[in-house]
Parts: sequence; structure tokens; C-alpha cells
Amino acid sequence: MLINLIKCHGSGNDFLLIDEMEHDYGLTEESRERLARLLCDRSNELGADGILNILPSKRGDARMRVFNSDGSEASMCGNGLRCAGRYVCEKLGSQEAVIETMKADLNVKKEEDILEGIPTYRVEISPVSFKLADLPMMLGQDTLIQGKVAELSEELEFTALAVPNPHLAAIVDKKNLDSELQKKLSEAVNGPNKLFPDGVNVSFIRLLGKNRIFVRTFERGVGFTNACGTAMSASSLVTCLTAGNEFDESIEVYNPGGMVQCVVHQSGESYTVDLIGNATYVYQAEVDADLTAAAFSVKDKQNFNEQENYNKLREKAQAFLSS
Ligand SMILES: N[C@@H](CCC[C@H](N)C(=O)O)C(=O)O
Repeated sequence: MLINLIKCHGSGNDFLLIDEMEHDYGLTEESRERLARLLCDRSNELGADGILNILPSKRGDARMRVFNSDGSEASMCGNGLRCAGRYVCEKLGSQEAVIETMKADLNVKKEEDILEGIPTYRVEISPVSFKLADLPMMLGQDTLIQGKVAELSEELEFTALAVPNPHLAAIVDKKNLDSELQKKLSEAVNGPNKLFPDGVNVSFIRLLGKNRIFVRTFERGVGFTNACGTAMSASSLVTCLTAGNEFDESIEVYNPGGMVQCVVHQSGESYTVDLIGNATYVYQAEVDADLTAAAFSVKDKQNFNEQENYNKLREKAQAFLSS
């Protein structure tokens, strides 16, 4: 089958965006999973953290489905939503749109460029739940907010939350960030295990100053990524609740792929986060995929020439982190 796609990224968390509104590729549930495993494999020409399928929606302007590189489907993707949001807004010739996702219809809005020449979008991250049943996490208690979990670490304190995909976050020092601990425990909770039967995205957070954090995430279904939008949103919320960062203020969130801004809102006991950052197109391509043979070839590839501007943001973020 011939498929047109756009390689895009948010903070270096990269995706292959496939428009199933414009073209009916006749994809089935099984073929979407297989396509994700085939095209996202980093040993081939495309390679990506996941696929964003854009579909018609009865409730919003479009529907986004997200498939991790291992073929599993995620309920949400923050960096992906910025890319999908840009795609839908530009298609509609509009500054904002509503995108249907697995568990919520979410607002996306074009924003002032985060740095000159970098298309920037604000997306809503919601609903947020601290109920362990919503991840799910099997701990024999209702919530886990800055608590120890003997099976994971004797030293670290963890917070578990669904935004609505599942996240486990810990505020760590440099020693733990530089150690193998995150890899070791992420692999444990994403393999066969009793705590997280569906796996979980695991983030280590470093506090860098008031309203400024660094977040590195091991993503369920992928592994370490340059950034995870829902994780950065969840981590910002965790630091507002437990480390003195401020609600309704912009929090700078650095990550291995660059930087975004998060604004955490509280209304009683409910929370939403605005995630603001780049939505960069790298290239568009036509791909001839044979799912039976698990093979594909790239027929046509055209660069968007946007990556150079994005590199300036990444270099700026890296310079800040090493200062
Ligand atoms: N990269 C995403 C999250 C993608 C889904 C995640 N791996 C999961 O399985 O929950 C983001 O930017 O939020």
C-alpha cells in the first residue's frame, strides 16, 4: 500500500503522521499496530517513537490515535498532540482546533513562536487523575504522592498519576539522574510485573530553580525518548504540588531534546496542564509498505527545512543545562 506521511517532532520526540481523513488507506486495527512496528524501527530509514493517525471525528475537528513504536496504543501523547494540532489547524486554515483523543476532546491553539521561526502550539493535557486504579498501579492503596515503594527503590519517593496515560515520577538528585537506576526500574515496571500490569511511563525530574525543571522519560512501549509531553506536564504538576513551583505560572521544562513550557491549573481538586512547545515538520514522504512481507520502501522524500531553526532552540537548551 502507498502511504503519505509527515515526519514531525515535539522536542525531538518524533512521529510519523498519517492522515486517514484525507486518504482512506483501509487500515485495520491490526495493520495500524504492524505499521507502527515496521516504520518506527530505528534500524530503518524512517524510524520514530510512534505513529500519529489522524482520523475523522464526530466530536471535534479530527481524531488522533497514537501508536508506540512497539505497536501498543497509548491513550494520549502531548508532543504528538502539538504536531497533530498544527496539522489540523493548517488544514482548516484556523488558529485553533479540538482534537478527539481516546479519553478526552482536547483544545489546541497556535501560539507565538517559542523561538523565531519555530511553529509553536499550546495543547490541553487533561483529564488528570491521582487514583491508582486509573493507571492502573497495584499497590493496595488509593494514591501514591511522594511515597516510597519498596519494590522500586529504598531511597526515592514516587508520585503516580494518569494524564490520562500512566506516569510514575520521582524528583531526583544528580547522582541518581546520572546512574543506571531509571533504566533498571523502568525496564522492570515495563516488563511482566505486578505493580503496573499495563506498564508505565517513568520520569526522573531535576529541580533547576524556581519554575524550572529538567525531565527525562523512559516511555512505555518505546524506551528513553528525547522528551515526553504528557510526562513533562505530569512532572510540572508534581513539582507544583510537592516542590514549590507555581500554579498558573509558566514552568520551563528542559528535556534531552530541547525545552517546552507548562502551565499547571488547579480548580479545587482537579488539575489541567497547558503544554506549549514546537511542532516541527522534518520531511514528507511517500512510502510503499508491504505488511505481509514486513518491508517498505521510501519512494519520495521532501524536506520542510524547519529543523535548522529548531536546532537553535535545542542548542540554547543544552547550553543552559551545561552552564
Ligand atoms: N510521547 C508521548 C507519550 C506517548 C505514549 C506513551 N509512550 C504511553 O504509552 O503512554 C507524549 O509526548 O506524551
